[in-house]
Amino acid sequence: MRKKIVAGNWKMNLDYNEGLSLFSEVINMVKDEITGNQQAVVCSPYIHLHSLAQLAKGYTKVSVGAQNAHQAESGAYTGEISAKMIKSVGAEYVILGHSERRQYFGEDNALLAKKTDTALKNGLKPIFCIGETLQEREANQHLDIIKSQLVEGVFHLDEAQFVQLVIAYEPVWAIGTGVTASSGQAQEIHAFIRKEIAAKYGQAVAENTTILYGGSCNPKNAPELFACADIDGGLIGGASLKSRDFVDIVKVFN
Ligand SMILES: O=C(CO)COP(=O)(O)O
Repeated sequence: MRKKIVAGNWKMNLDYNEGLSLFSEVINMVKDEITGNQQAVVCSPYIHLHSLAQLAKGYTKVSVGAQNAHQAESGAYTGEISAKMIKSVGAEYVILGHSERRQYFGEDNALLAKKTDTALKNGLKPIFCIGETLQEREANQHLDIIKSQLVEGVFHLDEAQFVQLVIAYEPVWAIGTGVTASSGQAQEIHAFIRKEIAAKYGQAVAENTTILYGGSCNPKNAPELFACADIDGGLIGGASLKSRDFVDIVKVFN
């Protein structure tokens, strides 16, 4: 049975104290309300990570992650943060390949392949994001795009490495727009992703890979999305900034 995960991506929001308050609320709600085996992951800005990891100690259903990591182990890269640093403060996950990183920071599949290698080497679990733009969907290129993101970004990994990954399908047109993919659209792509994983790594690996949906996911639409056979949870932006909404989405798997 593959792991069900609901991950919050705070993006560039919340100062230090705001982040700590929100996380404390999340922990308390998860402790009291989560009855299943699902995992809540909070991916915060770097400045919060150490404190959040300390607060999460002893709460096995809550983990902490970063939103990016550099591809190099260390060195003269002013302003950057390495995977080893992230690991050293107690984070377990790192989002890689988010469409905002691809769009605004020029991250391409080749760079993301390197970032994935470095993250894995340092014991972080990448939440690897893929997804097409509206233009690509309208041109009926979405399956090709998603396949190339997988092939060029993560299919160089061996099986032992690949099983550390979580995949997140985030159609760019659904991120922060209020327009979510229909459950049918999302399920179609998730099934496609799982089929590609099966073709590369075999059925057993594919069956055990957690594939998240992201893009305008909220407590209202999450139940229908998460009921789909190949959707194993969500990567949540806006709704993860409200403790009640985020935990209500985590609770879908109760
Ligand atoms: O980008 C996302 C999560 O990584 C999704 O953001 P929204 O939930 O705000 O659409």
